[in-house]
Amino acid sequence: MVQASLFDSAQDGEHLALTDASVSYYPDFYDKTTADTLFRILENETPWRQEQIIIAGLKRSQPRLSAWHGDANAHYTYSGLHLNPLPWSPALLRIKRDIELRIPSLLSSNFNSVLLNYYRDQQDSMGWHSDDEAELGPKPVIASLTLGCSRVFAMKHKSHKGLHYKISLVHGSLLIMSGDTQQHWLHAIAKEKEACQPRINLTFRTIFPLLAG
Ligand SMILES: O=C(O)CCC(=O)C(=O)O
Ligand SMILES: [Fe+2]
Repeated sequence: MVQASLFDSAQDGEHLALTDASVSYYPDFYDKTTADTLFRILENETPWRQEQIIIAGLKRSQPRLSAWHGDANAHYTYSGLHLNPLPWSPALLRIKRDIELRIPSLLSSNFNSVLLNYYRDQQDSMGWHSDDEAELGPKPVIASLTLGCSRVFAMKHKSHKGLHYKISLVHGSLLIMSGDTQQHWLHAIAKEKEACQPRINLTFRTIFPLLAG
């Protein structure tokens, strides 16, 4: 008899039917109790910062808090912001290991870094962008874990104006973007009208230091 593995529910992932993109969603990646615990640990342990970025030549504060952790050589630059990695914490390593155990095809991505974003309430947001910096390589694989309040993850195709998509990312869910997704699509987290409790999002990434522009 084949013994059921803890991670058999990897089949729970659904592939989103999007042109020019490869996106999978695992709504129940963590059960509520585990997700609650991880939220509390990360909320308390992370040295959250509100970074200043440059958009269209103007300096402004990001409308959320963030932190960058990873291997010592995983430096990341976007919107004029140079991020030096903070070390991995046990909670971050545990989440990375859980993702790699449950979705073994991601092992070959060799995630070496994670960007954490903290959306304090419904006013915090992330503007339209692609995660397409040179150091992420040509077809970035990004594993995005949501803890806390659900927020709408919006996507729009860069050249087919009619192609757009919205998905509510729930507490404990995992979204994987790979293939041509960053080349052809933008994504964003808009402000909400309704009151919203804090949300933490973690995006595990692979930085190739030699490709940095
Ligand atoms: O908060 C999210 O779900 C999206 C985060 C994101 O797009 C990013 O960190 O690049
Ligand atoms: Fe992104």
